Amino acid sequence: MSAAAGGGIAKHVPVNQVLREYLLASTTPPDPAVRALIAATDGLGEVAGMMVPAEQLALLTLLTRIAGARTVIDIGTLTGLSALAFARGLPPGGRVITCDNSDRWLDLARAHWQGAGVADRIDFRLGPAARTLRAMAGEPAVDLVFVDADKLNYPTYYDLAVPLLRPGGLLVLDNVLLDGFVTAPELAGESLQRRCAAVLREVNAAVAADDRLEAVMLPIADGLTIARKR
Ligand SMILES: C[S@@+](CC[C@H](N)C(=O)[O-])C[C@H]1O[C@@H](n2cnc3c(N)ncnc32)[C@H](O)[C@@H]1O
Repeated sequence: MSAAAGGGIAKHVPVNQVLREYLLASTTPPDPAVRALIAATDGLGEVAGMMVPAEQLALLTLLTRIAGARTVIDIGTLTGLSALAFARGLPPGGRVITCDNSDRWLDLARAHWQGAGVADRIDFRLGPAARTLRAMAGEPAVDLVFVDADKLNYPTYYDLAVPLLRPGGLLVLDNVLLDGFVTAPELAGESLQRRCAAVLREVNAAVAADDRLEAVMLPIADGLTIARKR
């Protein structure tokens, strides 16, 4: 978007490691259970690159509380960090339905959910996320859907998630900047990354133009869109 269309000049502070540490130090610290799961995930090596970063975890818990969410769908469980962040923000009786097409890290996730005292609020569903979402079509409306799985299927997750939300419910999409390549997918080095960036670009445009939603994209970590269903 041009400066004229956006109203004024771009105001942005690039976040380097020092500034990120300052951001984290200026955010309510993660509780011991979240810290322990972050450390355990870090210890897994390369897979840790996929985990939701701490500043986003704090935001997910806050959004859950602000929205008064009782039912959350978490698409992409990995080691269970986002599920734990949502569970932390739920009132008693609330639930997180978290899904993944792999249960490789489920024991690790469950051990930490139990340690945090929230395992009874988290319902893990194994299988393709689209199948899990389709199976929820007849269930009571959902308060928040978080999309953080395979990027090529974001259009499907977006299509399936919006009808599941109650009015006032939130659709939260992660990695919407795709390492910055959304503005020029052709510049991404790898073919999969180029395809993902092109898909994210289409989803971002669709969300912004969707009359059912009011959306804001935040440049936090790899970009997070928060959209409220009207
Ligand atoms: C970025 S990670 C999720 C990170 C997680 N939300 C967290 O809190 O750290 C993406 C996850 O999506 C899962 N995934 C990939 N394709 C999927 C699909 N088609 N259906 C369900 N899960 C999928 C992967 O197995 C992986 O665990």
